[in-house]
Amino acid sequence: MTTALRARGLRKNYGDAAALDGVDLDVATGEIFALLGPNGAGKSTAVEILEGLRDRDSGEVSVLGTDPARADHRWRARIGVVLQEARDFTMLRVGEAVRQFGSYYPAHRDPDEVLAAVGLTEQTRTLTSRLSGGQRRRLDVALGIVGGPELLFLDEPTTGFDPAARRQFWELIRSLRSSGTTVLLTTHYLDEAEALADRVGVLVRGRLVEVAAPERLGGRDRAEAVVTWEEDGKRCEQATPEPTRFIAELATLFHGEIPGLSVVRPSLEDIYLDLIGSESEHEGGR
Ligand SMILES: Nc1ncnc2c1ncn2[C@@H]1O[C@H](COP(=O)(O)OP(=O)(O)OP(=O)(O)O)[C@@H](O)[C@H]1O
Repeated sequence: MTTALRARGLRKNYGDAAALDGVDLDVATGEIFALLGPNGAGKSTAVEILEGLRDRDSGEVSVLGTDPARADHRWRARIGVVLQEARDFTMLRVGEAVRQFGSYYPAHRDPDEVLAAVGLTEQTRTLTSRLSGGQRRRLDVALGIVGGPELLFLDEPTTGFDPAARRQFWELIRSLRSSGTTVLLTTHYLDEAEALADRVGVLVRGRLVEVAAPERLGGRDRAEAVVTWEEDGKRCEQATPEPTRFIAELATLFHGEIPGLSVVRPSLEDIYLDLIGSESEHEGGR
């Protein structure tokens, strides 16, 4: 396994306040890593330092084998960036913006293929200033990938996307992974993290409090399941660490099909909210 990105002891202060308070992070080549955390946790600060767009106060950082604070244009051509704030291309048409942006990169992708991948083919001749919010965000994604990056940074990429556009975007990111692209993503959508990420990291007040696969975060894979069913016209509920065994016993009582059966485990959102809630209590108690 090779490492695309490595940070050790990453710190950043704004005045007296620590936005990043000693972050260690590893992202493997070809991995999709999602950085989660509440507003103000430090996600954009971390991502912008890794992109070489912001200075750090201390810590070691290596991105594609180079310190982003000392990187040159050759390194920059190997990464793709979708910032939280949209770039300003008001005078250009959509197709022109993608073509122009692609021309800065030696290994750029076919602009028409990129427009199709983000679902903007019909808007090729539209002025960028006339796009809707969600279409504007799709253009940002197109500009981030047109250079054919080895490593793609996506800061809240699907804000404003309608549900169909979000699914289409997920397919696009999966196809990038299949072609070996590494992706570091920040998102507030837990379903997005679950659908895309190989691993997620939870940042709270500038500290990475847990890193795990989405299905294992916060002991989720060991959490009790809640089994519900109907009996004598009433809803019954049982929390159990062994739902298979419990349902097998229930099935013998019912001699077959169990009415209204469902088995629910905590969602990634449940686990995430528990994690950041307990971290805040911990901080409050200091
Ligand atoms: N340029 C700046 N000057 C001063 N403080 C800043 C600056 N940029 C960010 N901060 C502060 O640093 C902290 C981390 O901000 P950051 O934008 O990295 O958080 P975030 O996790 O990306 O939040 P969000 O989910 O809201 O985008 C916040 O308290 C923010 O107010």
